[in-house]
Amino acid sequence: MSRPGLFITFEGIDGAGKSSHIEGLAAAFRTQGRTVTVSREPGGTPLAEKLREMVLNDPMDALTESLLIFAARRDHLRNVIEPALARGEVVLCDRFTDATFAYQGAGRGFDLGVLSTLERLAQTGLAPEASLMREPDLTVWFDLAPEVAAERLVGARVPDRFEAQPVEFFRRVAQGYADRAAAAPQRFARLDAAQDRHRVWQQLTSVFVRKGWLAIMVATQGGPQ
Ligand SMILES: Nc1ncnc2c1ncn2[C@@H]1O[C@H](COP(=O)(O)OP(=O)(O)OP(=O)(O)O)[C@@H](O)[C@H]1O
Ligand SMILES: Cc1cn([C@H]2C[C@H](O)[C@@H](COP(=O)(O)O)O2)c(=O)[nH]c1=O
Repeated sequence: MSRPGLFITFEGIDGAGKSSHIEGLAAAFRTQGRTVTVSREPGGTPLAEKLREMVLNDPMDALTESLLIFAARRDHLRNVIEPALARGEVVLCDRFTDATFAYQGAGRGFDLGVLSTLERLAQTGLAPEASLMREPDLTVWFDLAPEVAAERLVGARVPDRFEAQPVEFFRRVAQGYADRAAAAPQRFARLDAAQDRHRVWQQLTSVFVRKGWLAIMVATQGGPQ
């Protein structure tokens, strides 16, 4: 019997620790016989990666930023996410639309109603059920205080347009994520990302074990050292 695809997204402010765990989770799914597509936003296709370079590096206003992000998202959905889900794969995506509401909406102060309209336009009509607006089956939210995230990122890499923002910007973004999680508690799983890597990994795998998506053994093995 074929298994349904799973669309799982990872969210949090810059430096919250998402990327440190996504490959480990992909390996855990593969060990249990699933085919996994790992991707990211903005990005995930040649066109969307070009748009990512612009969004992360070129000066622009919040509407332009939002339009480019949703254009990248539509291309990514059409060419990577929807085909993988149709094949029954697990799709692990580093950021998705919650990031747009958190960064462009809460962080930049851009109109949430316009973002909802763009969301519906960009994310509808791509799945076999044409009226479906694609949303994640689960969103893992790495919740971390902006001050701690900033400490983790010091010297880690050259900051892009977002990472160069002051801590007040990330306080608004963090509140944006909290608001999104409160509005869709059944979709969000919050992790305490302030804990050490091993404990974050344990929290992460526990979420998937509780859902019945991973067998219990992976909760005690693997993960970053
Ligand atoms: N639990 C942790 N405790 C301490 N440091 C951590 C932890 N998890 C990750 N880090 C470190 O924090 C930094 C940011 O981690 P990572 O790149 O995984 O975050 P991210 O959420 O993917 O960030 P971004 O979205 O900006 O790419 C890295 O230097 C990483 O080694
Ligand atoms: C999807 C998405 C992303 N962003 C921002 C958030 C990050 O600062 C960068 C992506 O960098 P990462 O190291 O890959 O996390 O882009 C955004 O502002 N809006 C979005 O929708």
